Amino acid sequence: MAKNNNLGDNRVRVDTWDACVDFPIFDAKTRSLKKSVLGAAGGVIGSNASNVVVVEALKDINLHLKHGDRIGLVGHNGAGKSTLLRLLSGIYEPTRGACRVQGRVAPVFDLGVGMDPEISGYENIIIRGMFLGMTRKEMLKKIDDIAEFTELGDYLQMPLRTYSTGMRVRIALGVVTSIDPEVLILDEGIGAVDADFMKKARGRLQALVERSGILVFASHSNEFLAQLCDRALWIDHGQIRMDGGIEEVVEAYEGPGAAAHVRKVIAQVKADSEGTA
Ligand SMILES: Nc1ncnc2c1ncn2[C@@H]1O[C@H](COP(=O)(O)OP(=O)(O)OP(=O)(O)O)[C@@H](O)[C@H]1O
Repeated sequence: MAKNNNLGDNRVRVDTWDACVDFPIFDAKTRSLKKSVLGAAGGVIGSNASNVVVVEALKDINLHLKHGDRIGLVGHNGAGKSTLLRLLSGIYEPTRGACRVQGRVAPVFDLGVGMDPEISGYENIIIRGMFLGMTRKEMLKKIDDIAEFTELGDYLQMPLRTYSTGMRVRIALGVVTSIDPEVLILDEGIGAVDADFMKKARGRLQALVERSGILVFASHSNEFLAQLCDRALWIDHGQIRMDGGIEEVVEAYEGPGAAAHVRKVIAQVKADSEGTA
C-alpha cells in the first residue's frame, strides 16, 4: 500500500531503546505518596532519588520502525500516547534510554500551531508549511492546489483573525495534507473537524499517509485508525502492552464489537482503493 516516495528507504527510521520519560512535579505533595500509584487513568506516579514526585509517563519503550510502517497508538487517557509522539518528534528527550529518528519529521499535534492571525490566509499557508519542514519554494508550488482545496476564494487575502474556526481548520488541513514528510507524527486532534469537510479531506489525508515514509498516529477513533494504519500499539500506563495488527490490538483493548467495526472499515478502505485503482 505504501508508495515509494523516492527516498532512500533505509534512511528513514525510528528507533527507541528502553526509552523513559519522567516529568518531575516539584510542587506536588509527597506526604501521601509513599509508593508508586497506579490509577485507572494517567501515568505512574512515583518519586525519584531526590524524593521529588515524578510522573513516569513512558517506561522502557522499545520501538523500531522502518519505511512503510503505519502505526496507530491506542490506550486510556494519560497512557502516554502524546508523550510518545512528542518523544519521537524530538520535543522531549528521554530521561533514560535512547531515541533516534532519521528522516524529516512533520509533527502534526495542533492544527492551529504556527499560524499568525495578523497575516493573510495565503501567507499563513506558506508559513505553516515551512513550520512543517517544507521550503518557501516548495510551498509556492503547492499554493494554488491548497487554495482550491480550502474553497476560501478571495478570503485568502484577508488576515486570518477575520476567519471562523472552521475556515482556519480548512487552511490547516490543506497545508498538512500537502506536505511530503518522511516521518509523519499525527495526534488525534486532526480528527476533530467538521464532518462534511473531513469527508473531502479524508482522501487527501490517506494520500499523505501513503507518500509518508513512516506514520505514527494516536487516536481514540478506531475508524480513523483503521483507515490510516495497519499496525497498532496498545500503550498502558506508559508501557507497550501489545504490538500487533490493528484488528487484533483493538479486540484486546476494546473487545470483539470494536474489532468487528475495524474489520468493516478495513474492507471498505480496500474496496474504495480497488475502485479507484
Ligand atoms: N507536561 C507534563 N507535566 C507533567 N505530567 C505530564 C505532562 N504531560 C503529560 N503528563 C503526564 O504523563 C502521562 C501521560 O500523558 P499523555 O498526554 O502522554 O497521555 P495520552 O495517552 O496522550 O492521554 P489522552 O488519551 O488523555 O490524550 C499522564 O499521567 C500525564 O498526566
